[in-house]
Amino acid sequence: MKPLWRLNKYLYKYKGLILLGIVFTVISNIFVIIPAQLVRLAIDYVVESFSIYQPLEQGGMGNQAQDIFLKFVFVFGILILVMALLRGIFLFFIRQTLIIMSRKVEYDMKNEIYDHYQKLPLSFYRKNSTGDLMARITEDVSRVRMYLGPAIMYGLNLLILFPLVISYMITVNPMLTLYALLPLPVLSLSIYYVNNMINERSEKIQRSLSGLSTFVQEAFSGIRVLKAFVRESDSVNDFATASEDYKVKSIRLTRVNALFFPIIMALVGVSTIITVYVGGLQVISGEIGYGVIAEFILYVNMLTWPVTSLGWVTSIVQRAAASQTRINEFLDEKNDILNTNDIKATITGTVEMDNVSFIYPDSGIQALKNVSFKIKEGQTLGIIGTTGSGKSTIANLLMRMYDPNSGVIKVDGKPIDSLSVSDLRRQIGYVPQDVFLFSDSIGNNIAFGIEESDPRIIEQAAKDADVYQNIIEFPKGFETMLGERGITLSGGQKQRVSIARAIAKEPKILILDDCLSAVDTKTENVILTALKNIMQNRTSIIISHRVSSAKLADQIIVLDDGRVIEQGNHKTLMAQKGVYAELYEKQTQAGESVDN
Ligand SMILES: Nc1ncnc2c1ncn2[C@@H]1O[C@H](COP(=O)(O)OP(=O)(O)OP(=O)(O)O)[C@@H](O)[C@H]1O
Repeated sequence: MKPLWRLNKYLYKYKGLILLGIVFTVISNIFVIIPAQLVRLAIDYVVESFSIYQPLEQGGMGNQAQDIFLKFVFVFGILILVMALLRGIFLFFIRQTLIIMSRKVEYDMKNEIYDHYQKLPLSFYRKNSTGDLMARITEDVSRVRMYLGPAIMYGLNLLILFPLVISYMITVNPMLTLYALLPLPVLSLSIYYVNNMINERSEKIQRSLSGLSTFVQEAFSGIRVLKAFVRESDSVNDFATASEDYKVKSIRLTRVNALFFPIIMALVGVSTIITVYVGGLQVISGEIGYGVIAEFILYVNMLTWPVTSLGWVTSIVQRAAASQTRINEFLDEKNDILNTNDIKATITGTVEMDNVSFIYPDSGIQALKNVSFKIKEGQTLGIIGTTGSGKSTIANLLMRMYDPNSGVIKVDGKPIDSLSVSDLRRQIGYVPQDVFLFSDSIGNNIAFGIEESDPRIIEQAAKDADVYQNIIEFPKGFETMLGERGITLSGGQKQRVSIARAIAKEPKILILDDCLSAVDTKTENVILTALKNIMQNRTSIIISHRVSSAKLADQIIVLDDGRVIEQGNHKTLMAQKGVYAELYEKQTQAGESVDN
């Protein structure tokens, strides 16, 4: 239960709706009890009237007596109908307050969780799978809503109806009350166990279903590989096996589900039989009238659903508590990228790393070892190195996706952690290695980082990234939709749209992380020359495998296994005849042989 306390702030926020819900529950229950009493009165009246009817009939007043008798029965009937109608109206109001309250909290919770997710660092996303993140904001929140809505509604109903009905039953006949209620605790316990079994099996089905959807999703996204490797029949067999598992689990659930109503019916039946038997004995001994038996049968039926719901509510609350624990786990995650000072300043662009070492917290891999370099504003730094040498890690640290374990990173001479993170990121244009574009128009993708989108800026960015011509050749130009239901750009086009997105925000520091790998050297030259113009007086960092990308940089560092092994410009590095020179020779030779 303790994890659910976190929801109290929401219950407090919507206290008005809850209070109204309680009032409506009390009123609706009053309209449940009164008809039962009316039924008792009506039956007792019928029995009594019947005993005096015969003498009256013999006295010639039969017709008059019959008229009065029918009138009374008719009035009782109408009254019972009116009560049922009023009860229905108040039940509607209960749902309009309590269930609506739960929907409002669900909405608030989803927003709170999403907002918190957005604040968490990249390391959090590395530790937790996307499926898990999605499950907590959808399925877990839904389970918690079941507690806030139906569980609170039925719980309140139980708390109000029970004392009302039972105290009334006791005043009518304590002995009969005891006998009539005897089977109800058994009903509640059985429903609790059956419900737990249902939940357990439903969860297994859910897992089986999500496994099935992941399988299908992967098969469809990898359909090209699947077909190319002629694995269709294997895929069909695997699917059949996964579906079989789902079928078996569904059948097991149906078996338990089938127990739910028979158990209720059987135990209510037992209650009714006991009431009729014990009540009958009391009628024979003249302690009560026939009407009491009918009234008690109605009470037993009235209590059936609340008692059933006790078992059901308990299991909902348990599930909600488990879900809320999972939600709290993420809500308690803290952002560890903190600012010592929240300096917000326009960056001029001097970037410096001093003896920086970094170990990825999740994998324990040391990606950087004592890396040092300095670039002044307006300069270009080229970072070259083999795969896994730590190039992208430098970009990650400059963007403050992670903080280094030791050493200092400075921007404009100030330690990077003294600057406001969002302000820093806003002034950096980052083109990641693995291009990600949103399912939106090309224009909106390019304008992603700018506050006020301006078509001229978007077009200019597209021209500088050498993708303008491609875009306007699409029938819808910049309005062309990307993503699943849109068109598919080629690898090189995607990279260039991603570059356009970074330069459209006119960054003070531009980081290109191996983002020219899918374009030919001619396009690479066009883009680099354009960048040289637009990045005048601003800093560029170009990470690449290809020497051709870094060659024009003012300063080049060569990384190997997280260490800087060579540093200089193209000329000095060529003169050193080290790794860089060797790489240059190899790559230019390969380029020539391809060109030939
Ligand atoms: N998010 C991460 N979590 C854990 N380890 C990581 C992470 N990213 C990279 N690494 C590891 O850190 C090392 C350096 O990776 P990095 O991505 O910086 O290399 P890179 O030089 O950019 O390589 P490539 O040219 O192939 O992109 C690698 O051994 C890699 O496995």
